[in-house]
Amino acid sequence: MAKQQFEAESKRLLEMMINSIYSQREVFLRELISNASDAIDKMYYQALTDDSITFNQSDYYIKITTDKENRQLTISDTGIGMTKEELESNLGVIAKSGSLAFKKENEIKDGYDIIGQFGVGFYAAFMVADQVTVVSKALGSEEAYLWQSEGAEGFTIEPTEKETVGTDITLTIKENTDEDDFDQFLDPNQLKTIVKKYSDFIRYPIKMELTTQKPKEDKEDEFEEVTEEQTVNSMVPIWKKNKAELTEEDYNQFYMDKHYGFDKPLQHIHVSVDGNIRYQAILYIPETTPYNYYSADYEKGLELYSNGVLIMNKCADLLPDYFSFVKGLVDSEDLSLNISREMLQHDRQLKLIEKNLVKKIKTELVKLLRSEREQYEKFYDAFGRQLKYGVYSDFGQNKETLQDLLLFYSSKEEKLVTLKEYVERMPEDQSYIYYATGESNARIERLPQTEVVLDKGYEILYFTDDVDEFAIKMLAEYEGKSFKSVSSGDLGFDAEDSEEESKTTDQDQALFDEMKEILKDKVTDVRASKRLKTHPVCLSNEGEISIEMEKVLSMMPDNQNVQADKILEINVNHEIFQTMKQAHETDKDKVATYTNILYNQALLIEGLTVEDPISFTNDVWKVLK
Ligand SMILES: Nc1ncnc2c1ncn2[C@@H]1O[C@H](COP(=O)(O)OP(=O)(O)OP(=O)(O)O)[C@@H](O)[C@H]1O
Repeated sequence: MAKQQFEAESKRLLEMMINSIYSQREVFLRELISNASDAIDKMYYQALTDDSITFNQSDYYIKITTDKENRQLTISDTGIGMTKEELESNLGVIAKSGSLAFKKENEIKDGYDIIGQFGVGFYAAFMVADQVTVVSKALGSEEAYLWQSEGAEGFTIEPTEKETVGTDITLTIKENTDEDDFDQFLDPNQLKTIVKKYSDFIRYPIKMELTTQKPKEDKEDEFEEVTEEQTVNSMVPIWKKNKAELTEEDYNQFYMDKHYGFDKPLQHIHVSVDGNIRYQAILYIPETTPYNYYSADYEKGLELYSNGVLIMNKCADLLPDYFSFVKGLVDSEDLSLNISREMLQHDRQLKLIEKNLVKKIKTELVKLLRSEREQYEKFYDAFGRQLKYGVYSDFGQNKETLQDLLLFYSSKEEKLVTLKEYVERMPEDQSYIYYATGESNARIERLPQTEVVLDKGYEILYFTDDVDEFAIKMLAEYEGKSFKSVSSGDLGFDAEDSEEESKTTDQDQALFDEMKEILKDKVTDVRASKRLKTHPVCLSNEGEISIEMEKVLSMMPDNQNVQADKILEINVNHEIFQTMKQAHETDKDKVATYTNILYNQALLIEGLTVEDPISFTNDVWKVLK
């Protein structure tokens, strides 16, 4: 049976294609410039194999001109040009890529950056133009041809005049509509911005006539408008340069030019990988926290280039959340792009690159921590919280990567220390890594709960960030040592001295029972403290949820009223307790007042809010009378 060909309504197909592939209209310029660059590349390649052609770098460029009055935008190149047949087949058959065919014919693998592969980019011009004309003269040809189309209705080709080899593509830009501003594509400054955005690293000069204000030659303080030809693209990407050729200043300048931040970068990382997937990357660790960093507005990601052409402004898949502060770009010639060049066909390649980048960033941070502690602390001050979120999130699967990057303030060293440094100097009899939580270092220092641990000569890490305790709970242990809060019910050592002193009698126990009765389920128990030395009272807790965690959780929008199991600990050697003991038999009211005051004081010491401030102050007045 004879096979029938599918028929397609090419008119409709073209319209559908043009309007569905690209999410941004401005990329039409990227596509036309990429074609021009490919055409020059082909010329260069031809010169390598044909002695009769000399490739003089300065003769090869792309030029953009505008004619506002006639609404025309022209992109000219001095590339290889197209014959009549090539105009017909390359611009007359959708999805036919002359560039891909050229690459295959000439077995071009590495080293040449030919961009075209799908055979559709050219038609993007119809997103902004009512009419497109192409005047082209091919290398080795005497004639030139004019190809013309209004999009849907097909195209015409006729002979024309053109002096030099190359191609001029002229777009008659659409009229503005209520929703769309097409005039921007006739404004040289706007066009320059689009070139800088997508095509800054095209290897050949992209020239434009631009008007700028310049001081007059004879009168320095007077300005005049000067129109001159400028090369608007940077051409050689800094990441393709040899590292040895680049100075710190070059990297810093690039960071500024790219508007990665207003600060100076703390560190740069320049990677060039020639493995399974080839890529270059320049990454920066900023010095200061962006103003919206810890908010939902902040968008992480690296710029993604394919052969020097921008594909994505913020490719989030290249960075895990815990390193979301890293800025920079990745350029790879091996990406399998989808037809719009806005996405990749599969993300395996990105995953591979991400994995390598994470390793690189971590190595660089460890190096900074070891050799430039002050700089690292600056970094940690800006982004340490994010690392701790990283330990906690994703069910702790990144804790191994991150644990050695953490720093906490130490009671002993009175500065930030790593977990490794803490564990290395732990006395032999110490089994746990102790920590205390609070709003600030000053506040933690005065916590009654720290006294007995400090007396033992043990170091305490101060947790002042909301996320600290959550992260540590996820970490569970470091080098075989578990973490313990100084407020936890069991401190993990016998406080020998206080053991004897905190012995309780039956009479004491009866008083504790009564206090528990007064406080009801505000506390799970009232007992004699083994940790208090000078203070009369404190709260400790049992169970998974600590008092600090309760505080953090209560501030969350979906607060489910999670409560820590609180224990009111009483210093039985304190004179207040003696007073209460005396009142126990005779003055129930006094016991109730004292119990409530002590409980509320313990809340305040912990930085918790007093549930009923009025009755608390009434109680205090009662005692002051
Ligand atoms: N300025 C030009 N000079 C010479 N040939 C050109 C020019 N512009 C387009 N072509 C030819 O037309 C073909 C089709 O161009 P088009 O932009 O549609 O696709 P492409 O560049 O091959 O692929 P992609 O869709 O990936 O950009 C090109 O492959 C090339 O052979």
